[in-house]
Amino acid sequence: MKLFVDIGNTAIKWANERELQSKVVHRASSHQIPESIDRAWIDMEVPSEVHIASVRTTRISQRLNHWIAQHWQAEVRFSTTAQQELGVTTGYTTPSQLGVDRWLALLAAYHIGGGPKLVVDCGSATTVDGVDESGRHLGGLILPGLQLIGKCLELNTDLSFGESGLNLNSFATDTAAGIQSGAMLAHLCVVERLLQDLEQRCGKTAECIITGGNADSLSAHLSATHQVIPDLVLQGLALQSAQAE
Ligand SMILES: Nc1ncnc2c1ncn2[C@@H]1O[C@H](COP(=O)(O)OP(=O)(O)OP(=O)(O)O)[C@@H](O)[C@H]1O
Ligand SMILES: CC(C)(CO)[C@@H](O)C(=O)NCCC(=O)O
Ligand SMILES: [K+]
Repeated sequence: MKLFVDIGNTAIKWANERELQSKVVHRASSHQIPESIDRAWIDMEVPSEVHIASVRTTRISQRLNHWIAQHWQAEVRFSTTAQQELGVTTGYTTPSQLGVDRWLALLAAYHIGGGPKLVVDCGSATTVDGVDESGRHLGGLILPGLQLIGKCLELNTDLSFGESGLNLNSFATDTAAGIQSGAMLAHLCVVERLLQDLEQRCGKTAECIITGGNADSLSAHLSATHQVIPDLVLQGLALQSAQAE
């Protein structure tokens, strides 16, 4: 049994092959690995292979690796970005610089079939990547995620504000709403603009796919046609691991 693991800046998400097929994904904080996963992983069906995508430091990967070695006799593989893989060619000048989560999401999105794809990953950071019909990754953008925009303001100004509802209001009438609506509208404008640019570059309609912990929030406000696929990075890991066999 293969276990797929996605370590992001906020959360660690995992699913085994069977769970991934039935869309079951587990989640814990990525700040205290391995303590944060210890309880859930102790009772898990023992995997024979563990495929890991991490955008965190090697120290965090080593701690997870150590936990696995102590508990299981599993083969551990850390996923990396490639120049070309599964029909997709990176647009990055230095392929290894592209986050492995972005690469895996692109691989999975491209394999859904059809025309050009805009892949939006709304996590701690938000990334937006374009891939054309022939599998050529055009490149993409990185912005602070929906919550991080507020945190950046809190850290670098003397502003203090609480939570606000998720209502989008272009002319907000309190601080929290102004910041949250600003963050959401910035996201919406970037996605809509990149979708337009991608369609113009490809000369045809592109499909927008949204993933990440904040996918549903963005989806609720995005008027462009799109689909939400919460486990896109794990699906990319599954594709990559199948190819390696
Ligand atoms: N069950 C949940 N627990 C905590 N946060 C959640 C949950 N569901 C959605 N979220 C949202 O997900 C966001 C984090 O997204 P995600 O899970 O994609 O994180 P991440 O893996 O750290 O992101 P990144 O890959 O950018 O580092 C949080 O800011 C939070 O708003
Ligand atoms: C941008 C994040 C943090 C999003 O999770 C990740 O993909 C990453 O660390 N990327 C490396 C930089 C890049 O993709 O250009
Ligand atoms: K991510």
